[in-house]
Amino acid sequence: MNTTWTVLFVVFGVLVAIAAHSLVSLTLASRRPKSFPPGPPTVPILGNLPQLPTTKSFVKFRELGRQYGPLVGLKLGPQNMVILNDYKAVLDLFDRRGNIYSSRPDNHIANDILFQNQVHALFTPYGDKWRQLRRIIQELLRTSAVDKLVPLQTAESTQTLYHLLHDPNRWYDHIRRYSMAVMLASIFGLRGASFDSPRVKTLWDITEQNTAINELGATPPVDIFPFLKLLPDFLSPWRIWARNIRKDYRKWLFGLVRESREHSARPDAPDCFLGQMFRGQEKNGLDDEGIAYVGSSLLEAGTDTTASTILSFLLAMVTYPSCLRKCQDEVDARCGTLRSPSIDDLDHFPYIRACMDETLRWRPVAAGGIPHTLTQDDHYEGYFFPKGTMFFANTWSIHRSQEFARPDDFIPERFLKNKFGIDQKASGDADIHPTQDGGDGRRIHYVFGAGRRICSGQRMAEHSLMINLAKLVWAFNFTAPPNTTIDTSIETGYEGGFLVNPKKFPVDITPRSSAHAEVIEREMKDFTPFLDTFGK
Ligand code: HEM
Repeated sequence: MNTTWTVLFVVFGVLVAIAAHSLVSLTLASRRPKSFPPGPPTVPILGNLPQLPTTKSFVKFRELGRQYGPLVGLKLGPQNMVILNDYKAVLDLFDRRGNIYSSRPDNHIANDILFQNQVHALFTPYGDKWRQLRRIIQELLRTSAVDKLVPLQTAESTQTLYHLLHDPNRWYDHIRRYSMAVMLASIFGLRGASFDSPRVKTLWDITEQNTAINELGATPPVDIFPFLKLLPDFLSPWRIWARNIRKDYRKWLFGLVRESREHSARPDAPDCFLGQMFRGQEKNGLDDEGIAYVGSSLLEAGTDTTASTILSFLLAMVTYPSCLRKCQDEVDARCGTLRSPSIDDLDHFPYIRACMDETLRWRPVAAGGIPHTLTQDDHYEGYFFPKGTMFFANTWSIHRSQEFARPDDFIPERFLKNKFGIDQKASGDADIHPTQDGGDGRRIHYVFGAGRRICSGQRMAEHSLMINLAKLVWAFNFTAPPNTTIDTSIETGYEGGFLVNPKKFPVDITPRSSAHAEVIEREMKDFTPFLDTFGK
């Protein structure tokens, strides 16, 4: 054998050895670790990946919970994953051991392409950068600041009634406009007057793109098999997709910041989160780009979530007309036909509040939860979780536990009569949600997550929900058109994705009387000068 052949032979041998070693390592790593929670059998290299659906995986996780118990251990290739199907484990781990259960999983697409340099609060791993962002966001969303947004939420909700009165067929867009407009105005000080305004439309497109690329299965599992990151662009269309989203996103975001700064020079311009962050730059330590991204991450966090919940409420009202009637009795007793409900009325609406809680329980928008990652090895109830294990608090299962009779039905009364009962607490207390738990640390629901990463915008979201729910039922009847069926199923009646949204369903929306219509016209007129301060 000459020297060339010997070299080729050795190189070939080394490559085969590396490949064999990688295969053996990947195969071993795809097995469930010792003392890990039970789950379905794994297959070599892929672990449980072939058994998991690419959309609405929370439904499958619930099934697995019934089979294996409240804690289900899964393997996504070498990645350890645990599904928490009951509140007790979430309370014990996310809430009580928050110092080690509060990071986020590696997310190459979000953290290395879309939002480089840890600028997005939702995706940033636990650490100093996240603490800095969280501090700034908590300051922006502190109780006194959020309460100052109520007039804006009330005015935009009135705008929605006005849109529904004049153009009921586009109800789906009007509701989505509401949440976008409130976020645009509070963060950037800018108006989103109609769903077709370029500002609102572009925003939905961008949000939808971001949601789509973050959906499980939309891109190859690059975080699970990091060698996929090394493939060239022509074999990685997902990378080009992500880069294009980043390009469009930055163009849109910095355009919005420019507009916001120009608008804020007007003498009557309202204050906004962006302005507050720019003024506090010395203290908050963010550069201009960092401030822009805090703005956009809040916008994304608050838009789809709020709109989807209001849409689910309407779906419930159409499907359960007796609940709608009870809501209407409640608002009528206090407001009559001379005015629509205002913030001061909300504490007198325990039934509507129960409907809000039941909507959040029945159709939680982040139904599978947002993953938390463990930052050091831990033991719990005889199980061992290695550092880096990813945890999902499966809200879908938690909200369907034995505590809730007939969990698939919409029954607001359960929030009046159970241990979270709000009827007695709702008598004149200024706080919209007087209690966060039923006495043992258990949260009313897990739709806002838990632990140190819990949603920062809960109070703002609940204000939006209560104001809209009360005004909508006061103003309109929502009925299923004759001979139609309403699909409330989470599997067929809802869009999948990172967040779930009801699909457009058949509904007739009619004002309850001419007196109600007149009030909407009048109140819209009253709010117009205020709304105009945010521009056109
Ligand atoms: C119905 C409306 C909303 C729902 C259901 C919702 C739900 C959630 C959930 C499930 C999380 C993840 C929690 C976890 O990891 O345990 C989250 C995080 C977050 N939410 Fe919300 N949210 C809503 C509205 C809002 C609004 C209006 C804002 C802002 C004004 C907001 C700001 C945030 C932020 C900044 C985070 C990131 C927290 C972090 O990772 O540190 N959310 N939200």
